[in-house]
Amino acid sequence: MIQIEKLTMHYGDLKALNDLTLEVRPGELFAFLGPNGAGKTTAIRLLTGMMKPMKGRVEICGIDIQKEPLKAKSLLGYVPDVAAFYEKLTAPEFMQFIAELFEMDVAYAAERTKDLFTQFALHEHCRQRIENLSHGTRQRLAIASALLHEPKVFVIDEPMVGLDPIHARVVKEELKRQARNGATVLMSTHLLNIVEEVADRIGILHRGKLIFVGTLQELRAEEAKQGLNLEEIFLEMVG
Ligand SMILES: Nc1ncnc2c1ncn2[C@@H]1O[C@H](COP(=O)(O)OP(=O)(O)OP(=O)(O)O)[C@@H](O)[C@H]1O
Repeated sequence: MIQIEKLTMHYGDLKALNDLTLEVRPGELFAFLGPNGAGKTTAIRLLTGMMKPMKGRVEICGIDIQKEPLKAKSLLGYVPDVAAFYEKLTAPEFMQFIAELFEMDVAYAAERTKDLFTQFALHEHCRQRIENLSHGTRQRLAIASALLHEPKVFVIDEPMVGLDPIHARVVKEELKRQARNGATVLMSTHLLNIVEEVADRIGILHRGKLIFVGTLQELRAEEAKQGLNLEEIFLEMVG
């Protein structure tokens, strides 16, 4: 469960995020949709505790991320828009490092790593240092490492960027599977077709404000009412 209350962040005069209040439930795949600069990454950085808000609060499974960051973050898997690695490590070494951070059982972590490497086609890249991996491979490794400790809440910023269609499908299926298995999943994207394919609920962000929250069916109801297609509705909303 993610509970967000009046989350606000300004950069000087720019209101990057304004009074965001939202609840994402277990078993739900929620997508922030918005054009470039809408405030998606800012919202994600605030709700994952990577940045301190000017105002507002966030609870991850009932735990305040500002007051008890370690406890809240132990329940959270987070893939940022640009993933950070220790570049000189190999992928298995990096997974081992993440397992140690989360104090996982060594044998169990090794088993999970093997399964995740199979799922995300990472076995063939095990010998290279991370600095030599392609963008798409790094993105798959970032996702695998964020899933290693089986988080209850999974947050991913622009998951499909840099992925070829084969790997994009694997990631979409994994996001849906996470939600089906009871995790709370929140993603961001600027691509309408991605939310159409995977999201249970959508939040449209525009200039730091949440201007629509609802299901795809609810968005489509607007479509019927106004005689516009989904893309036209979206463009109309973000003006
Ligand atoms: N550290 C910062 N300092 C100043 N302005 C910032 C900072 N980070 C973001 N912004 C501005 O805040 C606004 C929201 O940016 P943000 O990255 O949250 O949007 P976004 O929806 O994720 O965009 P994109 O789809 O292009 O990644 C933008 O106008 C951006 O230029």
